[in-house]
Amino acid sequence: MADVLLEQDNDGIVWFTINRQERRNAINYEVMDCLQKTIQMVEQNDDVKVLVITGAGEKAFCSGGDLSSFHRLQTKEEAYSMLGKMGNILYSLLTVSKPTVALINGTVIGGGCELATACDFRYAKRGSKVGFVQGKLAITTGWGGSTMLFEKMSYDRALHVLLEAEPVSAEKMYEYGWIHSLLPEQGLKEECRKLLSPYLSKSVHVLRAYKTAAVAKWKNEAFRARFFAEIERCSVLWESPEHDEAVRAFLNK
Ligand SMILES: CC[C@@H](C(=O)O)C(=O)SCCNC(=O)CCNC(=O)[C@H](O)C(C)(C)COP(=O)(O)OP(=O)(O)OC[C@H]1O[C@@H](n2cnc3c(N)ncnc32)[C@H](O)[C@@H]1OP(=O)(O)O
Repeated sequence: MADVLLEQDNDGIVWFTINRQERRNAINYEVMDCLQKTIQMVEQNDDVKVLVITGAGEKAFCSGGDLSSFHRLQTKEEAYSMLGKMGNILYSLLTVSKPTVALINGTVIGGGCELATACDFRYAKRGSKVGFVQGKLAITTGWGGSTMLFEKMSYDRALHVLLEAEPVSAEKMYEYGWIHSLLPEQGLKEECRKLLSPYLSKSVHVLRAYKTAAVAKWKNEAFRARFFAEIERCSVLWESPEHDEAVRAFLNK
């Protein structure tokens, strides 16, 4: 079974579905590579108006990086090669010139929250759990997630969710402004389509022009330096014994 499912609708939506339910849609290198190619395609293809990222099944949107494979990365250099790769992909997602949506169909944890933060809009199934839990693994966000969070949420709320590092409800994250729409459990895709229909009725050139204006503030060296400094700091923490122990405990539970 493919790790990613890709569909394109006639109305201009591309649906990117992480298809690793048995790992709660954790991100491995194959998912990263598919996401990178999809973002390039969305950027170039004028038939595409909106990119929607979601997870297969009903349990999880994404549980972050695949700890069973990334736990092999021991040194900060090894960690940086993986974190920097995904950081570059999320930077392209953040700045792609079409609107993007994270359709949160269940639990979203760790790097899954970073993936969702890189999108323009977050629509979530009511009752989903949202956890920037990296602190409990003795690391920080390592894919540019906190740098993006500080841009997209109020300073004190962003700092609070990162420092607390506990899963909270989608309803709480709606109150915090991170989630834009809470959706019923049934018919998630149709509800998402309804929310997008005003955008889909506009010309792709209008969508591209507004999105280009919106992300101009992030297309500069100062922002990129902050973004990749976060990844560097996470790489240093990655090689600590505390992180190693926390991941071992999760994998051996
Ligand atoms: C690497 C980048 C870094 C970042 O920059 O943020 C990260 O993303 S660090 C990773 C952070 N993610 C986590 O810590 C998530 C860990 N997972 C969980 O807490 C839970 O699995 C869940 C997501 C809350 C779901 O709980 P539940 O529904 O009870 O399922 P299980 O726990 O039984 O999981 C089922 C199955 O899936 C495996 N799994 C889950 N998450 C991951 C993961 N991130 N990587 C690898 N494997 C994962 C889990 O081990 C179970 O496997 P089996 O026991 O073999 O069935």
